[in-house]
Amino acid sequence: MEVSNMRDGEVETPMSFLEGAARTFGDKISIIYNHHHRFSWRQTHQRCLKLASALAMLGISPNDVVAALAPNTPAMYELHFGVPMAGAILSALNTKLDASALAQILEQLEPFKVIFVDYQFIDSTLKACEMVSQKTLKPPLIILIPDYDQEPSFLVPQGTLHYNELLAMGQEDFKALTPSNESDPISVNFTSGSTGVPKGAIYSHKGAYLNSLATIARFNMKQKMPVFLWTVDMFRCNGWCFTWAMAALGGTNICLRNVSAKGIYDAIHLYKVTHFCGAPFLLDLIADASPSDTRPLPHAVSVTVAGVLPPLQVLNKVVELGFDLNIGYGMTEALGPVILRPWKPNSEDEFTKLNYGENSEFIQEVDVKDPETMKSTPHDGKTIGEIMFKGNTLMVGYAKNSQETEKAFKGGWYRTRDVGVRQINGSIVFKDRAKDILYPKGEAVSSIEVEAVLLNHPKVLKAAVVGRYDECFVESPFAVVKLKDGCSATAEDIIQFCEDHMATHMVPTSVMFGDLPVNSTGKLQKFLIREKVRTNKWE
Ligand SMILES: Nc1ncnc2c1ncn2[C@@H]1O[C@H](COP(=O)(O)OP(=O)(O)OP(=O)(O)O)[C@@H](O)[C@H]1O
Repeated sequence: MEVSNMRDGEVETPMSFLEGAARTFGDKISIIYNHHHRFSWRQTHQRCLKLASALAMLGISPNDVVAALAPNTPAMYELHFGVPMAGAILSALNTKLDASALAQILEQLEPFKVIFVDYQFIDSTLKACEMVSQKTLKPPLIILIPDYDQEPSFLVPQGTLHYNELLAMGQEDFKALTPSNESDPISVNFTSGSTGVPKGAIYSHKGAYLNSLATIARFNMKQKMPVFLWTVDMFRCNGWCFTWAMAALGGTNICLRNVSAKGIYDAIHLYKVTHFCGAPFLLDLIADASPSDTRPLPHAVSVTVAGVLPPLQVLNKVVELGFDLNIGYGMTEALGPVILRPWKPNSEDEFTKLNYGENSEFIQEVDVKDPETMKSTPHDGKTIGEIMFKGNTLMVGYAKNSQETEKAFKGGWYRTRDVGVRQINGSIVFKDRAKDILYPKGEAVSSIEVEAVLLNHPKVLKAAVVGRYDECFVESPFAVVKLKDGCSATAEDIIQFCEDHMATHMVPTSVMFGDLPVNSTGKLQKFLIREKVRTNKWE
């Protein structure tokens, strides 16, 4: 990557948002953490410049990858600016991974010289680095991020540098490096690993810049100064690009190490939180919160989730509690949710959960296409096609995986590998991942739709549906169900429930009970379930 020290204003990069925030909102609070740790936008800007300067002193040069493993703390926020200001590429890693899964990811990032690690994750990082170095990795320098309320010296293992020591080395008058080309990489974000090993999606400065602005528009954040509660992981698409969008707005970031219903309600009341978002488990947290943790909302609060949604009762409960609920559809490769729509309460229809409205997308083109002919599918509510995107707010490719990159952009569109249909009014209904669609008796069945019905059974906690082939290669739906604690049910009970609530060809022909494999973000790993079914491990 070529870089120049000259800010000529022509390169679109989210780094310019932080400069703007320091200029325009210098004294305004940028970050609050654990109540008493507060920074202004001017301070955040200065700290990021020092961070960039210190990284340059450590020998980090343009195009180097800097990894980070930390929850949503101020340091993690600062890394989103400080690393690219040194011309380097930030890879924020999933804190929920165990050492061997982390090692798989580190191998994909190799070579990298520096990894920032929150004190909570130091053991798994050391183990992962050791696993990789046995193969190839030259051990990276570990920079330890302490908790803000703990004695640093107590925590620093030998051979590591302390985050605050690093900042102290840096110069505030450092001139941030700007990429000479806006397509240069700013970050690498890993997918969730629902269908296999996570893939590293590379974001460009331009994509990050445009998607941050798109995020502001999609989430209607311009009307009043947002106070954003960090419930979405910053390692997830750089916090759905809110890391950068919040600087563009000069809003306030409320950092949270751990997410809980109490933490959410407390922050809403203490700091007047206006927005928060993340995976759908947030809705279960709110809906299941004990009455002592919940309180009437003092003002409008928007919550947005993206991913396979919980049952309708949960969505409706969250709305009853007063939240403005939005649901989103997107993925790591598209820098987060692309299509967003408000949830209308008291819907009786599971189908409406999957209907993403009439193209409310911003910047990107969205279409449903026949993957072979690339023709748009008719707006008839039944022809299944692949959901595809086009635009400047997509990844530039996968790290070290040109074959997958080529496949992903075949035909000039980003292929989501998700399938959907177009309604007569043009709205897109998400059906399923292409791999997970079943064809019993030749008719397409969405595994997600069958699972949604199963989750409405009062005794079912979790459910997964995959296809099973008989000796004549005829596919039929096979359900694996985990019951709620203390509940019992037979396969016949479950099948009867399905017969009462869905079309005959969708009804599972077999039901098994047991635990379901999920990835680090709680998503079902159907490839593992299919394998178990194929090898008759459930019986
Ligand atoms: N609202 C939604 N409802 C149902 N599924 C969704 C929704 N939004 C996103 N998804 C699913 O999540 C996927 C994106 O998730 P993510 O980028 O985290 O990686 P992943 O596909 O889970 O993991 P991997 O690519 O490693 O297998 C989408 O392609 C889609 O299948």
